[in-house]
Amino acid sequence: MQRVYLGLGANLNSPKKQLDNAVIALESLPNSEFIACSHYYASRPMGPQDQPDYVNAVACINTSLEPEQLLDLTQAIELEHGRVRKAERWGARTLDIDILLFGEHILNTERLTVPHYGLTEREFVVYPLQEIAPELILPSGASIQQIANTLPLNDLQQLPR
Ligand SMILES: CC1(C)Nc2nc(N)[nH]c(=O)c2N=C1O
Repeated sequence: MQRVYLGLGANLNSPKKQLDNAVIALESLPNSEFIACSHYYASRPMGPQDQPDYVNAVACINTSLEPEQLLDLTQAIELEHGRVRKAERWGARTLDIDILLFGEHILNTERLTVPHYGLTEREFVVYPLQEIAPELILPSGASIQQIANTLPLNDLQQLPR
């Protein structure tokens, strides 16, 4: 089994509900065990500002699925929640599920880049990840503690459960 961390994000159609539904779907993934989900965090959009604020979280599962099998399933969950893929790059979305980390794997395939390219610069990823995995060491050898300590906290708000 591999320990996988998934970034969840939504800024359309009741984003908190979208994340609730995503967690429910992740709890039923085959050959996987749901471990935890962080608090939800609200933040201004990174990138184009002409869209609503986002709600983000990081979830953790153990899985024996292969990376691309997991990607197929997370993309199916996004589509089930109305995600229209090929939407404008960095545009608003009903639900985004990003594979942030897949065990110690470093992958650069057509479909999958792991660790996720934005992992260490996005406060809406770093802080929820640190919340559920404070001792985490990334495949690069950097610790989530170090990354969080050097990342300026702009406007991230932890939402009540
Ligand atoms: C559009 C872009 C880059 N900006 C984001 N901005 C925030 N705050 N949260 C996201 O999940 C997010 N996702 C994206 O894909």
